[in-house]
Amino acid sequence: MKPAQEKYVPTHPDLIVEFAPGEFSSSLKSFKAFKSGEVLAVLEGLTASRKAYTSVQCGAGPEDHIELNSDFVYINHSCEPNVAFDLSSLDRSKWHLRALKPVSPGDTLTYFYPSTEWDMDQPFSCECGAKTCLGTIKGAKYLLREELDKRGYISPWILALAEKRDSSQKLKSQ
Ligand SMILES: C[S@@+](CC[C@H](N)C(=O)[O-])C[C@H]1O[C@@H](n2cnc3c(N)ncnc32)[C@H](O)[C@@H]1O
Repeated sequence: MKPAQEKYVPTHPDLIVEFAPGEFSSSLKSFKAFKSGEVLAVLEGLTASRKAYTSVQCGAGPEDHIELNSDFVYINHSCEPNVAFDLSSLDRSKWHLRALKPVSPGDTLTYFYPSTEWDMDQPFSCECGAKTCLGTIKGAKYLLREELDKRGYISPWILALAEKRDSSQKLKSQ
């Protein structure tokens, strides 16, 4: 679920949704500088959900998805992201959004969707404009391990699923 533009109240200080015409054209901007590695926020108000274009995968299983229930749902994908969702801790109260590189006031926040998503509900043609743009974004399942390794942070379940895929492909080819 996405917070709607009508009666919009930001859910996090220093961050604001930039609403744009079109169903999927809005984004989340920071007013504040963050250092690389700095935690922008601990994730609160999460709920379990089915896989959807708004959900974030939080484990290897098909049922492991959460809804963010905050402005963070407006963080777009980039192939060269500036933040990452780190949901790797067994203690869910430690799940957070972290800067992968310095964020300046006015920067749009982006994360690498395949860092959490194995097989996405809603693939799209990426408009991030980065040099290393991968084109169609469908999830980590469709990406080579070396492509994943370039993106700053990849969730442990995605690395484990990629490892499993690659070793079964290797066995088949022997
Ligand atoms: C959870 S929404 C993110 C917020 C979205 N921009 C909005 O206004 O609702 C995810 C959707 O945004 C769009 N999106 C996100 N990153 C994109 C990108 N780099 N290029 C094109 N579309 C993108 C896609 O339609 C994707 O399914």
